[in-house]
Amino acid sequence: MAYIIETKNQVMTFSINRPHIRNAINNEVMEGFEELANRAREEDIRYVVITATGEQAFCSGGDLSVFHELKTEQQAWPMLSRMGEALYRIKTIPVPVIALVNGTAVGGGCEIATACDYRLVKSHAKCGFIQGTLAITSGWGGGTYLFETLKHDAALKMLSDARAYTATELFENGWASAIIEEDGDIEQFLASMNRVLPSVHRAYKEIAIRKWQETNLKQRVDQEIRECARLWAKEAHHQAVDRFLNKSKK
Ligand SMILES: CC[C@H](C(=O)O)C(=O)SCCNC(=O)CCNC(=O)[C@H](O)C(C)(C)COP(=O)(O)OP(=O)(O)OC[C@H]1O[C@@H](n2cnc3c(N)ncnc32)[C@H](O)[C@@H]1OP(=O)(O)O
Repeated sequence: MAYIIETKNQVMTFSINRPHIRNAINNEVMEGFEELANRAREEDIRYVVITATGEQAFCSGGDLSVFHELKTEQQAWPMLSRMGEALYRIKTIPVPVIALVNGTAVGGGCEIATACDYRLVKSHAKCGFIQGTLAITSGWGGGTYLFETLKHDAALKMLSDARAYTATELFENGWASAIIEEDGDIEQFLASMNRVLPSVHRAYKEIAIRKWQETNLKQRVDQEIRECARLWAKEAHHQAVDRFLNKSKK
Protein backbone atom coordinates (compact mmCIF):
# COMPACT_ATOMS: atom_id res chain seq x y z
CA MET A 1 0.00 0.00 0.00
CA ALA A 2 1.16 3.51 -0.87
CA TYR A 3 -0.20 4.75 2.47
CA ILE A 4 -1.05 3.44 5.93
CA ILE A 5 -3.81 4.73 8.24
CA GLU A 6 -3.69 3.54 11.87
CA THR A 7 -5.61 4.71 14.95
CA LYS A 8 -4.14 4.17 18.43
CA ASN A 9 -5.15 5.91 21.68
CA GLN A 10 -7.49 8.21 19.71
CA VAL A 11 -4.61 9.38 17.45
CA MET A 12 -5.19 8.69 13.74
CA THR A 13 -1.84 8.44 11.94
CA PHE A 14 -1.47 8.65 8.16
CA SER A 15 1.88 7.49 6.74
CA ILE A 16 2.89 7.99 3.13
CA ASN A 17 4.48 4.64 2.29
CA ARG A 18 6.58 5.11 -0.88
CA PRO A 19 10.12 5.53 0.58
CA HIS A 20 11.77 4.19 -2.60
CA ILE A 21 10.61 7.34 -4.39
CA ARG A 22 11.07 9.71 -1.42
CA ASN A 23 7.38 9.37 -0.60
CA ALA A 24 6.23 11.18 -3.77
CA ILE A 25 2.48 11.59 -4.15
CA ASN A 26 0.68 9.54 -6.82
CA ASN A 27 -3.04 8.96 -7.33
CA GLU A 28 -3.12 6.14 -4.77
CA VAL A 29 -1.73 8.40 -2.04
CA MET A 30 -4.30 11.04 -3.02
CA GLU A 31 -7.01 8.41 -2.48
CA GLY A 32 -5.45 7.85 0.94
CA PHE A 33 -5.67 11.53 1.83
CA GLU A 34 -9.34 11.55 0.75
CA GLU A 35 -9.97 8.50 2.96
CA LEU A 36 -8.17 10.22 5.86
CA ALA A 37 -10.29 13.38 5.48
CA ASN A 38 -13.47 11.27 5.66
CA ARG A 39 -12.47 8.91 8.50
CA ALA A 40 -11.13 11.75 10.66
CA ARG A 41 -14.64 13.27 10.57
CA GLU A 42 -16.38 9.95 11.31
CA GLU A 43 -14.24 8.54 14.15
CA ASP A 44 -13.83 9.70 17.77
CA ILE A 45 -10.23 10.91 17.69
CA ARG A 46 -8.11 13.45 19.54
CA TYR A 47 -5.49 14.28 16.88
CA VAL A 48 -4.47 13.45 13.32
CA VAL A 49 -0.77 12.89 12.57
CA ILE A 50 0.60 12.92 9.01
CA THR A 51 4.04 11.44 8.49
CA ALA A 52 5.89 8.98 6.21
CA THR A 53 7.85 5.77 6.36
CA GLY A 54 11.65 5.85 6.49
CA GLU A 55 13.96 8.55 7.77
CA GLN A 56 15.04 10.13 4.46
CA ALA A 57 11.89 11.84 3.24
CA PHE A 58 8.52 13.08 4.47
CA CYS A 59 7.38 13.76 0.89
CA SER A 60 9.07 14.90 -2.34
CA GLY A 61 5.88 16.34 -3.81
CA GLY A 62 4.03 15.16 -6.88
CA ASP A 63 5.32 11.97 -8.51
CA LEU A 64 7.04 13.44 -11.55
CA SER A 65 7.40 10.01 -13.18
CA VAL A 66 3.61 9.97 -13.39
CA PHE A 67 2.57 13.61 -13.59
CA HIS A 68 5.13 14.58 -16.25
CA GLU A 69 2.61 13.06 -18.69
CA LEU A 70 0.28 15.97 -17.93
CA LYS A 71 1.19 18.60 -20.53
CA THR A 72 -1.66 21.09 -20.89
CA GLU A 73 -3.49 23.30 -18.40
CA GLN A 74 -6.61 21.20 -18.96
CA GLN A 75 -4.66 17.99 -18.20
CA ALA A 76 -2.95 19.42 -15.08
CA TRP A 77 -6.05 21.00 -13.50
CA PRO A 78 -7.83 17.72 -12.48
CA MET A 79 -4.74 16.39 -10.63
CA LEU A 80 -3.93 19.70 -8.97
CA SER A 81 -7.53 20.41 -7.96
CA ARG A 82 -8.07 16.86 -6.67
CA MET A 83 -5.12 17.09 -4.29
CA GLY A 84 -6.02 20.72 -3.50
CA GLU A 85 -9.51 19.64 -2.44
CA ALA A 86 -8.14 16.75 -0.35
CA LEU A 87 -5.63 19.06 1.34
CA TYR A 88 -8.31 21.66 2.15
CA ARG A 89 -10.49 18.92 3.70
CA ILE A 90 -7.48 17.77 5.74
CA LYS A 91 -6.73 21.34 6.84
CA THR A 92 -10.34 21.73 8.05
CA ILE A 93 -10.51 18.44 9.98
CA PRO A 94 -12.11 19.55 13.29
CA VAL A 95 -9.24 18.30 15.46
CA PRO A 96 -5.55 19.32 15.59
CA VAL A 97 -3.62 18.01 12.54
CA ILE A 98 0.08 17.46 13.22
CA ALA A 99 2.74 16.99 10.50
CA LEU A 100 5.56 14.81 11.84
CA VAL A 101 8.20 15.80 9.29
CA ASN A 102 10.47 12.77 9.46
CA GLY A 103 12.73 13.88 6.57
CA THR A 104 12.94 15.98 3.40
CA ALA A 105 9.72 17.77 2.46
CA VAL A 106 9.87 19.62 -0.85
CA GLY A 107 7.35 20.94 -3.35
CA GLY A 108 3.91 19.48 -2.69
CA GLY A 109 5.40 17.74 0.35
CA CYS A 110 6.02 21.15 1.89
CA GLU A 111 2.46 22.12 0.96
CA ILE A 112 1.05 19.10 2.80
CA ALA A 113 2.98 19.95 5.98
CA THR A 114 1.99 23.62 5.71
CA ALA A 115 -1.70 22.65 5.55
CA CYS A 116 -1.36 21.05 8.99
CA ASP A 117 -1.87 22.93 12.26
CA TYR A 118 1.55 21.99 13.65
CA ARG A 119 4.84 20.94 12.06
CA LEU A 120 7.14 18.85 14.26
CA VAL A 121 10.35 18.71 12.23
CA LYS A 122 13.14 16.16 12.72
CA SER A 123 16.47 17.96 13.14
CA HIS A 124 17.94 16.41 9.97
CA ALA A 125 14.96 17.35 7.77
CA LYS A 126 15.18 20.00 5.06
CA CYS A 127 11.99 21.52 3.66
CA GLY A 128 11.23 23.95 0.88
CA PHE A 129 8.81 25.19 -1.74
CA ILE A 130 11.02 24.21 -4.68
CA GLN A 131 8.21 24.51 -7.21
CA GLY A 132 9.87 27.69 -8.51
CA THR A 133 12.80 25.61 -9.78
CA LEU A 134 10.27 23.81 -11.99
CA ALA A 135 8.89 27.13 -13.28
CA ILE A 136 5.58 26.69 -11.47
CA THR A 137 4.06 27.91 -8.23
CA SER A 138 2.69 25.80 -5.41
CA GLY A 139 -0.36 24.02 -6.81
CA TRP A 140 -2.16 22.23 -3.95
CA GLY A 141 -2.92 25.30 -1.80
CA GLY A 142 0.36 25.39 0.09
CA GLY A 143 1.30 28.92 -0.97
CA THR A 144 -2.03 30.27 0.25
CA TYR A 145 -1.66 28.35 3.53
CA LEU A 146 1.89 29.66 4.00
CA PHE A 147 0.65 33.27 3.88
CA GLU A 148 -1.89 32.24 6.55
CA THR A 149 0.90 30.75 8.69
CA LEU A 150 4.00 32.95 8.55
CA LYS A 151 4.65 36.69 8.67
CA HIS A 152 4.20 38.09 5.16
CA ASP A 153 7.89 38.65 4.43
CA ALA A 154 8.89 35.22 5.74
CA ALA A 155 6.20 33.51 3.62
CA LEU A 156 7.06 35.39 0.44
CA LYS A 157 10.78 34.76 0.99
CA MET A 158 10.29 31.01 1.57
CA LEU A 159 8.22 30.69 -1.62
CA SER A 160 10.56 32.90 -3.66
CA ASP A 161 13.77 31.21 -2.46
CA ALA A 162 12.53 27.92 -3.96
CA ARG A 163 15.14 26.05 -1.95
CA ALA A 164 15.19 23.61 0.99
CA TYR A 165 15.57 25.26 4.40
CA THR A 166 17.35 23.57 7.31
CA ALA A 167 15.42 22.66 10.44
CA THR A 168 17.03 25.60 12.24
CA GLU A 169 15.95 28.02 9.50
CA LEU A 170 12.44 26.53 9.59
CA PHE A 171 12.17 27.12 13.34
CA GLU A 172 13.58 30.65 13.02
CA ASN A 173 11.08 31.70 10.33
CA GLY A 174 8.15 30.18 12.24
CA TRP A 175 7.31 27.29 9.91
CA ALA A 176 8.50 24.57 12.30
CA SER A 177 6.39 24.43 15.48
CA ALA A 178 9.18 22.42 17.15
CA ILE A 179 12.42 20.66 16.24
CA ILE A 180 12.41 16.96 17.11
CA GLU A 181 15.79 15.60 18.21
CA GLU A 182 14.33 12.38 19.70
CA ASP A 183 10.92 10.75 20.00
CA GLY A 184 10.48 12.05 23.56
CA ASP A 185 10.32 15.55 22.14
CA ILE A 186 7.01 14.68 20.47
CA GLU A 187 5.45 13.61 23.76
CA GLN A 188 6.83 16.76 25.39
CA PHE A 189 5.13 18.90 22.71
CA LEU A 190 1.81 17.15 23.35
CA ALA A 191 2.11 16.86 27.15
CA SER A 192 0.06 19.93 28.08
CA MET A 193 -2.44 19.37 25.25
CA ASN A 194 -3.05 15.82 26.47
CA ARG A 195 -4.41 17.19 29.75
CA VAL A 196 -7.17 19.03 27.85
CA LEU A 197 -10.39 17.29 26.74
CA PRO A 198 -10.78 16.62 22.98
CA SER A 199 -13.98 18.69 23.05
CA VAL A 200 -11.91 21.78 23.92
CA HIS A 201 -9.41 21.08 21.14
CA ARG A 202 -12.32 20.73 18.69
CA ALA A 203 -13.85 24.02 19.83
CA TYR A 204 -10.59 25.89 19.29
CA LYS A 205 -10.07 24.29 15.84
CA GLU A 206 -13.61 25.36 14.87
CA ILE A 207 -12.62 29.00 15.55
CA ALA A 208 -9.88 28.68 12.92
CA ILE A 209 -12.19 26.88 10.47
CA ARG A 210 -14.79 29.64 10.79
CA LYS A 211 -12.11 32.25 10.10
CA TRP A 212 -10.98 30.38 6.98
CA GLN A 213 -14.61 30.11 5.76
CA GLU A 214 -15.26 33.82 6.41
CA THR A 215 -12.08 34.84 4.56
CA ASN A 216 -12.80 32.66 1.50
CA LEU A 217 -9.70 30.49 2.01
CA LYS A 218 -10.98 27.77 -0.37
CA GLN A 219 -11.62 30.30 -3.14
CA ARG A 220 -8.10 31.71 -2.66
CA VAL A 221 -6.69 28.16 -2.90
CA ASP A 222 -8.61 27.56 -6.12
CA GLN A 223 -7.08 30.72 -7.63
CA GLU A 224 -3.59 29.49 -6.64
CA ILE A 225 -4.27 26.15 -8.32
CA ARG A 226 -5.53 27.80 -11.50
CA GLU A 227 -2.32 29.85 -11.76
CA CYS A 228 -0.20 26.72 -11.19
CA ALA A 229 -2.11 24.89 -13.94
CA ARG A 230 -1.48 27.81 -16.31
CA LEU A 231 2.27 27.80 -15.62
CA TRP A 232 2.31 23.99 -15.78
CA ALA A 233 1.57 24.14 -19.50
CA LYS A 234 4.60 26.31 -20.27
CA GLU A 235 7.67 24.81 -21.95
CA ALA A 236 9.94 25.99 -19.10
CA HIS A 237 8.11 23.64 -16.70
CA HIS A 238 8.26 20.63 -19.02
CA GLN A 239 11.96 21.17 -19.66
CA ALA A 240 12.69 21.41 -15.90
CA VAL A 241 10.82 18.16 -15.20
CA ASP A 242 12.61 16.40 -18.06
CA ARG A 243 15.95 17.53 -16.61
CA PHE A 244 15.06 15.97 -13.26
CA LEU A 245 13.82 12.71 -14.76
CA ASN A 246 16.84 12.42 -17.09
CA LYS A 247 19.17 13.09 -14.14
CA SER A 248 17.61 10.16 -12.39
CA LYS A 249 18.33 7.91 -15.35
CA LYS A 250 22.10 8.59 -15.33
C1 LIG B 1 1.79 20.96 -6.89
C2 LIG B 1 2.91 20.14 -6.39
C3 LIG B 1 3.92 19.97 -7.45
C4 LIG B 1 3.54 18.88 -8.41
O1 LIG B 1 2.58 18.16 -8.21
O2 LIG B 1 4.30 18.67 -9.38
C5 LIG B 1 5.20 19.55 -6.88
O3 LIG B 1 5.31 18.83 -5.92
S1 LIG B 1 6.57 20.21 -7.73
C6 LIG B 1 7.95 19.46 -6.92
C7 LIG B 1 8.10 18.03 -7.38
N1 LIG B 1 9.17 17.43 -6.62
C8 LIG B 1 10.47 17.62 -6.91
O4 LIG B 1 10.84 18.29 -7.85
C9 LIG B 1 11.46 16.93 -6.02
C10 LIG B 1 12.23 15.90 -6.81
N2 LIG B 1 13.11 15.13 -5.94
C11 LIG B 1 14.27 15.65 -5.42
O5 LIG B 1 14.59 16.81 -5.55
C12 LIG B 1 15.11 14.69 -4.62
O6 LIG B 1 14.69 13.36 -4.96
C13 LIG B 1 15.01 14.86 -3.10
C14 LIG B 1 15.69 16.17 -2.68
C15 LIG B 1 13.55 14.85 -2.67
C16 LIG B 1 15.75 13.67 -2.43
O7 LIG B 1 17.05 13.58 -2.95
P1 LIG B 1 17.89 12.22 -2.71
O8 LIG B 1 19.25 12.44 -3.34
O9 LIG B 1 17.79 11.81 -1.29
O10 LIG B 1 17.10 11.09 -3.54
P2 LIG B 1 17.07 10.90 -5.13
O11 LIG B 1 16.94 12.21 -5.82
O12 LIG B 1 18.20 10.01 -5.53
O13 LIG B 1 15.68 10.13 -5.31
C17 LIG B 1 15.56 8.75 -5.04
C18 LIG B 1 14.67 8.19 -6.13
O14 LIG B 1 13.35 8.77 -6.01
C19 LIG B 1 13.01 9.44 -7.20
N3 LIG B 1 12.23 10.62 -6.86
C20 LIG B 1 12.46 11.48 -5.85
N4 LIG B 1 11.53 12.44 -5.81
C21 LIG B 1 10.66 12.19 -6.83
C22 LIG B 1 9.48 12.80 -7.33
N5 LIG B 1 8.95 13.88 -6.76
N6 LIG B 1 8.86 12.26 -8.41
C23 LIG B 1 9.38 11.13 -9.01
N7 LIG B 1 10.50 10.47 -8.59
C24 LIG B 1 11.12 11.03 -7.50
C25 LIG B 1 14.32 9.80 -7.85
O15 LIG B 1 14.13 10.00 -9.22
C26 LIG B 1 15.15 8.57 -7.53
O16 LIG B 1 14.75 7.55 -8.41
P3 LIG B 1 15.83 6.46 -8.93
O17 LIG B 1 15.06 5.64 -9.92
O18 LIG B 1 16.25 5.72 -7.69
O19 LIG B 1 16.94 7.28 -9.54
